[in-house]
Amino acid sequence: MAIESVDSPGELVDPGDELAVPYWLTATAEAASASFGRMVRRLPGLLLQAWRLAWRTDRRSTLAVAGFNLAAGVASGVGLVNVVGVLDGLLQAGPTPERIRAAVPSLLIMIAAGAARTLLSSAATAAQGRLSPQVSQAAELRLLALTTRVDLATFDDADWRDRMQRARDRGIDAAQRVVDHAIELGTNVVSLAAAAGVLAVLHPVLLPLLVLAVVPNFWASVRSARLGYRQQLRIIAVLRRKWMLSDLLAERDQAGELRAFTLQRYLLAEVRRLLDAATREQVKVSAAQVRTNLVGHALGSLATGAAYAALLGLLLSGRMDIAVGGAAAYAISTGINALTQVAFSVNHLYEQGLYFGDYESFCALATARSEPLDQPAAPAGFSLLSLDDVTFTYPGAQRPAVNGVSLSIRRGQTIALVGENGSGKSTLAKLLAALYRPDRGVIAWDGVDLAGRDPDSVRDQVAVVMQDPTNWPLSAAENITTGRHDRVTTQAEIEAAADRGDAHGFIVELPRQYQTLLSRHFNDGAELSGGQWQRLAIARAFFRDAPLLICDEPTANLDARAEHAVYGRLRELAAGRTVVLITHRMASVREVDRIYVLDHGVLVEEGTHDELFAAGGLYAQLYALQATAYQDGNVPADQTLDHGL
Ligand SMILES: Nc1ncnc2c1ncn2[C@@H]1O[C@H](COP(=O)(O)OP(=O)(O)OP(=O)(O)O)[C@@H](O)[C@H]1O
Repeated sequence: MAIESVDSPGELVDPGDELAVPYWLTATAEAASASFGRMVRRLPGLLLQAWRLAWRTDRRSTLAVAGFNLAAGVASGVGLVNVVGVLDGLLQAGPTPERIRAAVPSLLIMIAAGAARTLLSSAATAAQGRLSPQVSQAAELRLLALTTRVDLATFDDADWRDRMQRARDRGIDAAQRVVDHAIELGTNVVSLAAAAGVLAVLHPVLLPLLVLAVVPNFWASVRSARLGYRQQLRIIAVLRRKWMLSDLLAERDQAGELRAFTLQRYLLAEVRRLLDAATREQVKVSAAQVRTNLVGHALGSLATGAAYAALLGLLLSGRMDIAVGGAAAYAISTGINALTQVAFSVNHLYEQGLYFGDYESFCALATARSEPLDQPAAPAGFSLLSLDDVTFTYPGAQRPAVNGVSLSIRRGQTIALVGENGSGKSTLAKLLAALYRPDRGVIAWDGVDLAGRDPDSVRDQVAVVMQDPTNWPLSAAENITTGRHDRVTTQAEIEAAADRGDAHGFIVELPRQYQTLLSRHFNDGAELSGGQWQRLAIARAFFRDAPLLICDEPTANLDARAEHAVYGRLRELAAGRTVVLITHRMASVREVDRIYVLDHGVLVEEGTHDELFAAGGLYAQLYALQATAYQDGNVPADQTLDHGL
């Protein structure tokens, strides 16, 4: 069974294709299958990145981690060197008390070095405990700050959204892990250097033996991590789809419709199918990881055995002193341990580095798509708002949603955008609100092209009632004051805005009136009806008090009385302001100064109601259709045109 693609509705996805690497991950997939040499070559860059990340976040803790770990490594080396002294003392000829006395100084140094190492390691861990969460916090804040700076059109780009999801899911965590594994690697390299240094001093052949013992384990852990990473790449598309469907099954907002359409079984089957695909892939990779680890450990054990056999050979042939041999055995075991840890750290660092690379490349992309910060402000208000040949196409869309629209609106005018579903009204409204930038054409305020102006300075002068306003899980008062969150306000002003949006009446009936939390997710929260939410959105727009008010179907959910009240207040507000109204209720547009009719993104008619009605074009047809429905009594009084069509 084929189902509709989430990112591009209308396009059917073959379920069999879901484990294919999506095109936007091919570069990352290439990185995941990088050669061993390439991985090692990438290390210095990663270490530098980790250092910079840590340094930018908290210099003191970074220095503390580095300093304490280095000192702990030195202490470990001192301890190892003194093993020779201890064994030398104990194994020399003579009576036991004397042998013990000879060993005591080295033993004391060894104990002191061990204690120092423990203390220094603890201090390093404590400093790391301070540093790590801060790195993660800084990474998350950076990502969110960049995300909020990109323009709205970027959010319509499925590729961008996917990359953002990856960066949020794994990248933020990876920032902290890159630093943690870099520290781990540094710590293990210092321990290894101490062991290797001691071995090199004891006998030149011991060092290559040590390396030989660890290489197979190193190979196995690197390969296993890479298998895991590639698996992630393959199943991310499936998991995203599964998360979305699970939300639909578990969220309250959809719970009603889900039951009304008895969709539970259908969606559950789809979730099961996606989970099956993901699980199959996970099981396959996990088996491959086990095989790889097994081979690696078997080879590692053989190599370790060879190292000890060589050591025994040196002792038996008399080419190495017994005390030195004992110390070497101890140093080899410490070295193998340290080198194995180094292998894991390199491996983890490389793996997390790939995720972190996704994060960094997403941040770079978000920076490139950010709205510029240094543009001059838009003029303060306008007498004439003009559009000339304005065209806008959504990312990935085949044809423009708004195509070559030219019109002029004078300050104080109320205009209406009319047209069938999908004709481009909301898109044009968003262009007017500076939420989208035209691909072609000019939107100007008194002749000043807004393209080169700071979009926030335009938005600051626009109040929008969206088609689907956000139901902010805040108090009723805050739901209004978010319209101008930085304005110092009084309760009277909030109530005045609520009153104009026809919201005051129901707010005072809420359990805690204006302080009632509007979300059922909280214990003392309340839920509103669709129409009540819409009235709040209108109140919010009134509170914003901006020269340009854009209302995208502001009364779609309102009852007849509320609708009448809101339009009355909109007319009041229009004095000195400009109002752009989108509605399917033809009766509401009769009164406006000018009506613009859109069809497939193109402006096909414009004029007053009387002019357009007389012209007998699309507007007249739509109007007549709705009027007939009312006259026949077929359609309830609040029926919208699109229902009539
Ligand atoms: N975010 C988006 N990404 C891609 N295409 C979109 C997006 N939003 C709208 N479209 C498409 O752009 C076209 C115009 O949509 P728009 O929402 O502007 O129409 P509308 O006239 O406001 O419709 P309605 O009366 O149903 O609200 C439609 O074909 C729609 O599918």
